[in-house]
Amino acid sequence: MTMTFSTDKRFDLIAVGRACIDLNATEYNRPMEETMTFSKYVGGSPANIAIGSSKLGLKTGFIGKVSDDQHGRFIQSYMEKVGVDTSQMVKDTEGHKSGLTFTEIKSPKECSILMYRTDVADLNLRPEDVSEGYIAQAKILLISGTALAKSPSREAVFQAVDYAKRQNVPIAFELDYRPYTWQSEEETSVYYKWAAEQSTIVIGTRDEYNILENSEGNSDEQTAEALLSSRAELVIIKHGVDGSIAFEEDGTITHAKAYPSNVLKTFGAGDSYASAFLYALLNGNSVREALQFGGASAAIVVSKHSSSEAMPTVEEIKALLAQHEQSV
Ligand SMILES: Nc1ncnc2c1ncn2[C@@H]1O[C@H](COP(=O)(O)OP(=O)(O)O)[C@@H](O)[C@H]1O
Ligand SMILES: O=C(O)C[C@@H](O)[C@H](O)C(=O)COP(=O)(O)O
Repeated sequence: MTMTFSTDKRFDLIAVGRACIDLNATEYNRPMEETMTFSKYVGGSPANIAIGSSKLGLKTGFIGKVSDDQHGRFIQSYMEKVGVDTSQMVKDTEGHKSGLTFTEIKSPKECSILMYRTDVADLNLRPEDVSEGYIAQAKILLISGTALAKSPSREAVFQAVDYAKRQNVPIAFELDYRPYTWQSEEETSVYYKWAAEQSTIVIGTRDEYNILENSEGNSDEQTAEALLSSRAELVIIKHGVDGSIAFEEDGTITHAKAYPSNVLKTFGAGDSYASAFLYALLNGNSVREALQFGGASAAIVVSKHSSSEAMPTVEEIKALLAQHEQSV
């Protein structure tokens, strides 16, 4: 299937949630304890998705809160530079700081992230920071699971979802599970189920759906069936190097392989995948083509050092897909 979206909107995609700082180890194959140097990038899953979408040519906006300091200014100016509208990005006036994520590259397959997220600015986004008029201008509202971890950001997302539903703006939910700011998996499950029930498109890894279900026993088919019986029309379940699967409302199931890549690190795959997948859907491509776009984008980003800065252009993705077609 192809999904249809409004044609008379100012923005293709508006993302709500965290825009933070990634500090990526510049020393490879080394544990964090021994890593002395890092490079700074904008990070945070919804910010990465907005940046990736903008680089692909989508008209993109962002709703979030950053610190009123050098880091907040860096985040805002970088996002503006790549074309993301930051008119709804507010500065924290209570001294909360933007979150930091340190990445560790022990080997191309053994990567981890270490997040400093105590009382961060993004989780202090308030319902009154969210504008219904702004959300009304989007073809898709993207929400990310981590923004539901704490109040008042949780209520700000409730508000954004309520506005999107009132304005008939479809919601895409990236599960984006980061254990750091949640109290327990049970708590996460409550909010993830709620968000999934409001969403037209749900994207997550198998592990993230296990958190949503508070159970490890379900198959992909069972997970998709449960979600598709509420508002969801499209459920994407990602399986790392084993690719991803799309389940549609009409029963169509589409499998997509991951593309071979000269992997430097594993993080950044999910966000680049989501931005390219949504780009392709918004441009009228089929679900199969969107899966291919997402997979190709992820294959490019895992071969590079960052998540946000490494987001590819349409030409780079098409070149990878063409190369792959020739080699099969
Ligand atoms: N090592 C890899 N090489 C090539 N593609 C990858 C690799 N890891 C992930 N991908 C691609 O990125 C997609 C999302 O990755 P996944 O690891 O499932 O999500 P997340 O990064 O959110 O945990 C996969 O479906 C696959 O297409
Ligand atoms: O989401 C974060 O706050 C950290 C990201 O910025 C970081 O680049 C990362 O881990 C991305 O990984 P992904 O979710 O697998 O795309």
